[in-house]
Parts: sequence; C-alpha cells; structure tokens
Amino acid sequence: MRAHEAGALHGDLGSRGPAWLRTPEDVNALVPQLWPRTVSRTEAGSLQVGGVGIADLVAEHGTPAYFLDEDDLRARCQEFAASFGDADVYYAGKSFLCKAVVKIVHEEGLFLDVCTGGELAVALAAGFPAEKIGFHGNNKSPRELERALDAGVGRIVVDSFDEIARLTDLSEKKNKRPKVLVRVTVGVEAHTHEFIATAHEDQKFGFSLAGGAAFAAAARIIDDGVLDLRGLHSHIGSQIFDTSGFEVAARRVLELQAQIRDARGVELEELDLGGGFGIAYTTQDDPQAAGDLAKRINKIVESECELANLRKPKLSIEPGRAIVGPAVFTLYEVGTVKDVDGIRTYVSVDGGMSDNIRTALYDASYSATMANRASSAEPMLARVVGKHCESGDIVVKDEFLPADVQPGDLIAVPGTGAYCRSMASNYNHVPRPPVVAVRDGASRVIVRRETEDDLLALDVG
Ligand SMILES: Cc1ncc(COP(=O)(O)O)c(C=O)c1O
Ligand SMILES: N[C@@H](CCCC[NH3+])C(=O)O
Repeated sequence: MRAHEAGALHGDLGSRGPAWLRTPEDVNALVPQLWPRTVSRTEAGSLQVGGVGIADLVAEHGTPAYFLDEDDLRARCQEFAASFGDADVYYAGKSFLCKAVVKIVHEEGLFLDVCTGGELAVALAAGFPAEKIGFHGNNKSPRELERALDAGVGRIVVDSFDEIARLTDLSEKKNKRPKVLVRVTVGVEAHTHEFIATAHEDQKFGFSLAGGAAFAAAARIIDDGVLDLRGLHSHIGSQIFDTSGFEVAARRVLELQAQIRDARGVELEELDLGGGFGIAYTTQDDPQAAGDLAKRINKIVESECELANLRKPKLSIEPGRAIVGPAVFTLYEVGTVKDVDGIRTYVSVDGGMSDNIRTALYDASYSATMANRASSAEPMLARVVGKHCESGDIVVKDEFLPADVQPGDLIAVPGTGAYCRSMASNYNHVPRPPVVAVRDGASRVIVRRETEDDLLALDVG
C-alpha cells in the first residue's frame, strides 16, 4: 500500500481530504490507469463498457454489480504471458475465481494458483488441467492434500514441517511423487499494509530463511527422497510498486539455493517469486507495465544467479490482482446524500463492506465516478459509504463527485476485480452481487446474484 493510503486527513474542517487528493479540473473525466480499457463516456455522458451502455446493463442486471471487461482481462493475461516469456505465469485464484475466469485464464495460456480445496474444486470443475495448478496454503488438510495428489496437481507449495510429514506419508501410501516447492520467508519488509505483507519474519506463512527452517525443510525433502523438490518459492506481499523488495527476495532465495547445492549436491531447477504487483486504485498509483516488471525481474534473477554461481532456474510468477483487479468496476445506485454540516458529504450506496471489505480491512483507497450522466456541477469532496450497520462501512474514503449527485444516480468504483467478490460476505444478510462479463456489445452473467432464498437455504431452522 502506498504512503498516501495511510489515511491521514487534513486537520481543517471543510477540507477533509487526504493531502494527495486534488480537485479535478473535470469531475467527469476518466483517468485511464484506473479504468478497464473499453470503458468510456458516451456523447451523452454516461459510461459504457465492452460496447454496452450502463443503462442497459443496469436494466438487465441491476445494482450493485461487478462488471468485468472481458477484453481487458484477456489483454492483461496476454501481456503477462508474453512479457515473462519462458516463465510460467500462475493466475492467483484467490484474487477472484469462478469457472468462466478459469476458462479465460486457460484459453490465454496461464497456469493457476489455488490455496484451498474449494478453489481447487472450481478449477477442476471448469476443466483446468491439474498439472498446470499450483497448490498453496499454510494449513492444507489431509483431505485437501489427498485430493491434490489424486488430481495430479502440478506443484504443491509446502509450508510447514507438519505438511511435509503429511504429504510424504500420503505420497508413500499412494505411491506418488508430487512435485513440490518450499515456501521461504525471506525476511523482506515489503512497503505495504501489515496484513498483506507476507515475508517479514513474524507471520504464519513459509519457512524462515534466517532461522534455518527453510534449509532444513529442503534438506529433509531431499534426504527423504519421497517428494520431488523442484525449487523454492517466495511471495513478499501485495500491492507492491517497488521492485527492490523482489531483488532482496531473489538474492536471498538464490543464496539458499546455492547453500542447498553445496550441502546436498542438488541444483534446484525452479524459482517462484510469487505475486504482489501493485495496481492503480487512485490517481496517485503508478503501476509498472508487465513488460517492465518482466525485464526488471529477469535481470535481477540473472545477476543474482551469476553472483551465486547458479544456472538460471525456470521462473514462475503469481500475479492475481494485476490481472483481474483493473478489469472490473463495481456499479452502485445512490440511495441517500447527507451533508454533515461542515465536515463532509456522505453518499450512501446500495452495497458496501459486504462487496468490498478492503477499505475497512486495510484502510485501502479507491476512486469513484458518477456513471449514469456527466454533470456540469462543481466537484464536491464526498465519502461513498455502504448500507451496513457499521460506521466503518466505507467504500471510497475520499473522492470528488459532482455536487449535484442525488438519489438514483449511479456510482462506479474501478479496480474492484481482485479481493472484492472473492472476499465478499453476507453481513447483515445482504445477498452478494453478481459478476457480469461484458464484451463485443453483449453481457453475460458469470456469477449470478445471490437471492434471499440462497441465504435462507442454509438456514435449517
Ligand atoms: C502465494 C501467493 N501468490 C500470489 C498472490 C497474489 O497476490 P496479488 O494478487 O497481490 O498479486 C498471493 C496473495 O497475496 C499469495 O499469497
Ligand atoms: N486480500 C488481500 C491480499 C492478500 C492476498 C493473499 N495473500 C488484498 O485485498 O489486498
């Protein structure tokens, strides 16, 4: 998360926006890095995506809803695959997974990373080839491991000594030799929110490099000879803009790789550097293009291999957010507009923390625009909030909206493809919104809207 996302507000009443937020010259303008590529305003001023106008989308699918620009998603898959060349690009399923997206990711030639039996079930149900699946998780159950072995999952990323023992035992019983990676905690303090940083020492993921657990895990697997140790894995966190964290991570895992070679005579052939590439949530975020990331990461790995006197391993990366995040916007309808005198204007919409928990959970920043019309009114600093019974139910902390925003207007929030529907809840018994893919002038529901019947179906009375 960027420094500006710390949420600091101006002290003076009446201008309670963060210091970085500027009054826009045109409150209707769409800042390109925030929006899926086929989104634009029609001459009349409303949004369109994939050649379909927002009014038609709302008439057919209602609000709130997530709209996926399918061409944008496919283009991002293609850019990562082409830029990283020989590397395997795993789409991180945790960011957003459903059968249609699994099929798209497969058609575009990507691999797939899952981290629970549920995600694995969706991938397999959509016909994704098991050998192109990587299986993560710090607490995979025996049942999940068994399922992965039976399905023939391509890589299992082991995360604890308990798991190594469990998987070794199961593999011997089933006479299998799964390919595994050892997840290494490299001790990098990634510049991101604490809850989404994953490679500092004090946390649940991986084997500590500094404490020697990572070496011991690799050595145990090699010595046992049951699992096929293909390489090491490092994921330093999410929403990272600066490649220096990847540089330190690559150096440290490659040093470990050299240590393993020297101690056991085994030169591991693969290296997975995880995901975490940041995307634009606000005008201040300036993400790197896939091509630039690929060049930097390849260069880092090459020079670190040279230093450690290692052959360059086959690389894998696991972008989730950077592929699906920018391809989606959420559309809401405004229900109430409340000016809390001298403090701020609250614009309440028909969704909230149940469809986007990131603002409440990580203090994340988002942007928004009025979607049903362009307005000539002055920009007004507003806070877009949901309909839940929590004062922390904030969708967009600070954004300029036209001062004439009113009930019935539509608000679109970009950058919601990752970790919004996948982290959605039924808090306050609000049914979760649908995901609608739009392309070439047509829309199709890929995850339908939940109904009250769905909610009641689980309630056995
Ligand atoms: C192991 C692993 N790989 C990949 C990702 C994808 O991260 P992001 O979507 O932030 O790129 C995550 C999530 O943080 C992860 O835990
Ligand atoms: N869910 C998080 C990222 C963590 C993903 C898994 N390690 C986010 O919204 O940014």
